[in-house]
Amino acid sequence: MKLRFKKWTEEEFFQMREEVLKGWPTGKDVDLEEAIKYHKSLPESKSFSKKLIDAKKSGITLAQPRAGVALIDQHIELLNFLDKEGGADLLPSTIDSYTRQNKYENCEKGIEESIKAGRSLLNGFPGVNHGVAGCRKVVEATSLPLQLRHGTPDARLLSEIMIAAGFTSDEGGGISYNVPYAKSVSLEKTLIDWQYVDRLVGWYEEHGVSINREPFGPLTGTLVPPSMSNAVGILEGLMAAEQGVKNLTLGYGQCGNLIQDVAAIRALEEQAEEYFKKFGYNDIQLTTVFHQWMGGFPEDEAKAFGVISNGASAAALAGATKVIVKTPHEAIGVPTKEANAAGIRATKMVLNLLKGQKLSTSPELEKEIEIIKAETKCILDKVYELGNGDWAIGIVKAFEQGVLDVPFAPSIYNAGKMMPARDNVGKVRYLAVGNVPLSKELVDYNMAQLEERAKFEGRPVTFQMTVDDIFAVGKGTLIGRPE
Ligand SMILES: CCC[C@H]1O[C@@H](n2cnc3c(N)ncnc32)[C@H](O)[C@@H]1O
Repeated sequence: MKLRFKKWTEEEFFQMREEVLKGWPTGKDVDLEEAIKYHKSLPESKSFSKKLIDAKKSGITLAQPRAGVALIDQHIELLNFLDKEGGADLLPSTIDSYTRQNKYENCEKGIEESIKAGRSLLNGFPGVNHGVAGCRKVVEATSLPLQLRHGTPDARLLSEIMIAAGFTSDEGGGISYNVPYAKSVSLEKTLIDWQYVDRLVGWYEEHGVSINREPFGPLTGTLVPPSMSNAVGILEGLMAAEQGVKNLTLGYGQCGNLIQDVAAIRALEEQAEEYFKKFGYNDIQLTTVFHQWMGGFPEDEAKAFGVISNGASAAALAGATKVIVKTPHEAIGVPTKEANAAGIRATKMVLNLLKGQKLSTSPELEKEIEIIKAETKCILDKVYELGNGDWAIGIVKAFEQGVLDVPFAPSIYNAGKMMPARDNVGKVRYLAVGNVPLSKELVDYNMAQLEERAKFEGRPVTFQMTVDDIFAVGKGTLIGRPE
């Protein structure tokens, strides 16, 4: 399959599909006609797409945790606990790391050992190994819409199985589940593999079943300038729309300055709508998701609740359709169900207190929206030019040249030349642009903001600011002031 920005024909899709379903024995149980019938038999209350659209219409922010354990019964118990005790509005199934690397043999062992040990020895739910029947038990035993959340460069088989089982949303994308998650998987490969997933969703849509797609907004979750994550989100949105995806949630990871975070969500939604319209995708149902702080967390649980609540309020004030919830065990590891539920309750408390409130506009907010949109436009214009009108080709070339450049990404295909740092009010700025094609005016604007911090701190604008910022929140502040 040659990479190009074009909707796959059914023949192209079904030809690759034969190979995909051979990836593990459970692939043979996927029957698309049966799956369509099953989805149509589900109550509307199980539809991710519908719940998101309703939330957007009524202007509320939904709360969704992450959660996943090895064995089906424990996973069901966990999800129902998060629903009943946590008050979750939407449910995940966070997939384990072996599945994310397509190491299904290891999952098999992990399942056996978890049964012996009586507890989960995998860090998530091994959906491929459980197969359609196993995943369907989860769908049948829970009462909220379900989404698979993972970090899988090649999620073709995983998506086939879990969507056929009745999951109605799938997270990820050819950039956002490669560059922050893999070391040496080419962009061509993951862009094609995620075109497959999007074409599968397009096939469900064409047969009357709406499946939500959610590119992974935060990327490395470490000081990613909002315009870089918004550019990636819009690109993955365009890639999905071309394959027939209709219900799309674009995401953003909290950076910490409230005005910038609200501006980022507003800019993301507005600019994505502009690009969908401009390129002829007029029937996209677009929603947004705000990820609570994705960086280092304090170990102290009371402080962790402070970070969680702060993220909840930013999501509400930004008017995001959904907020992804953290837990007070974030600094430790996979949370207990009790800690996970507590994170959701804290979040829902804040969402309820702020219901109906949105951050009103101000010169500072308008300026930040303008800056983010202008920076994003510089990046997207260049991607389009590099691809000579083909977004997919443009993405590959943009990474080769560092036009798209995600800070602290492990991928060897990521230039890693651009460096961010916070300005004196904590907004994330471009400290070194690398080859990110910002206009001179925008480069100067970023530098001027950083100079204000330098003056305040009595030190030059330096990479040390970046390092100090990376550790700051874990140490209890937003900006990494010199000691
Ligand atoms: C982008 C994903 C990182 C976040 O994903 C959480 N995460 C990972 N695996 C699980 C799991 N099995 N249950 C609950 N949360 C989980 C981490 O804590 C982190 O916040």
